[in-house]
Amino acid sequence: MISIYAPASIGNFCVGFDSLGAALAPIDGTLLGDVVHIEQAKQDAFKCVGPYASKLPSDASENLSFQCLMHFREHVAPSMSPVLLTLDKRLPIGSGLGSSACSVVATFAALDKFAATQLPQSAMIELMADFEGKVSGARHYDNITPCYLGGLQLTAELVPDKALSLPVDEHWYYVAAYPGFALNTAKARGVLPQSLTTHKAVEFAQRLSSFCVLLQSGRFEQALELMQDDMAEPYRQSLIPGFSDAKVALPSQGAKLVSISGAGPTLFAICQSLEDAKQCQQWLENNYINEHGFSHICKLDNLGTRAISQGEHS
Ligand SMILES: Nc1ncnc2c1ncn2[C@@H]1O[C@H](COP(=O)(O)OP(=O)(O)O)[C@@H](O)[C@H]1O
Ligand SMILES: N[C@@H](CCOP(=O)(O)O)C(=O)O
Repeated sequence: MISIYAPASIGNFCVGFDSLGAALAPIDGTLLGDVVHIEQAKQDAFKCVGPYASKLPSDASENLSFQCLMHFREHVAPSMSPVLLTLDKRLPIGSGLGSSACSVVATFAALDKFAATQLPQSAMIELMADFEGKVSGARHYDNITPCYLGGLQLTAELVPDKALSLPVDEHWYYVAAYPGFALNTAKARGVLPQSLTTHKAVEFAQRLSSFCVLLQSGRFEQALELMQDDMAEPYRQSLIPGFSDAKVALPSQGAKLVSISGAGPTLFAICQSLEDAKQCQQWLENNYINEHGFSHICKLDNLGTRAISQGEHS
């Protein structure tokens, strides 16, 4: 049996709407992401298990992982032997942690490995983005490529090879807090303005390009100072009860930046020490998260999607 793990990700990464994304690795070793198992079977079969399986449609044909299997069987590897594909759905749906991307990436990576198709990286990313686009309301790569490749990725159709990896300050901690309710990505895209003024478009380009160059040249403090989201946060914050309060309160707990992860409702804070990260996490546990939520102190997951052994997840 092959088991593939795909990590959660922060879409937009504050300054890069639809264009920047980062994969997350909780520092306590928790596997924050989906796992797909694939093994030979008498005929193709699909199972969805795990803590969030019951939140997905019970009809397999509506599950992205099953749809990926059908597509792969029909268009990529018709002669692949029959498989049992099991999705261990470990990420909440509509969380802002790239949940749908996780399932799609883990599934295609598992199928590619099982069938030994060795599709080129850019073909894999295209395939993955097609399926992520089906549910999120638009085709965007900012969960797909960090989830697949790891790290922080500048990513888009026009980016060479679809993704360019960026360095981050090794001292940064990312506190990710899922408040415990769902926010549909397509709905959160629906509240965004359909067009931008020239001034706003130019400012977005200036901010994102400066941010990337500053990271590339190791000027991390200045990069952090530029982190501001004028594209989505002002329109989405009213969809996320408690976000505005957290944005005001967390800097006094040590956060250098507070923003929405993906389309929300997960919030992420960047801290420069573990002590600050722990203080922010405590505040979020007390004030932002309900009984269905959770929080993690993370570093970036630089490995991305990978094979894991049986004992590696519980
Ligand atoms: N394996 C899957 N993982 C996540 N969502 C799935 C999956 N299969 C189907 N879906 C559907 O896709 C939609 C994903 O919602 P979305 O808000 O885009 O989630 P997220 O932002 O967490 O990726 C939901 O309607 C969900 O039922
Ligand atoms: N760039 C997208 C990211 C959506 O991420 P998700 O984790 O909420 O699916 C957007 O901001 O809409």
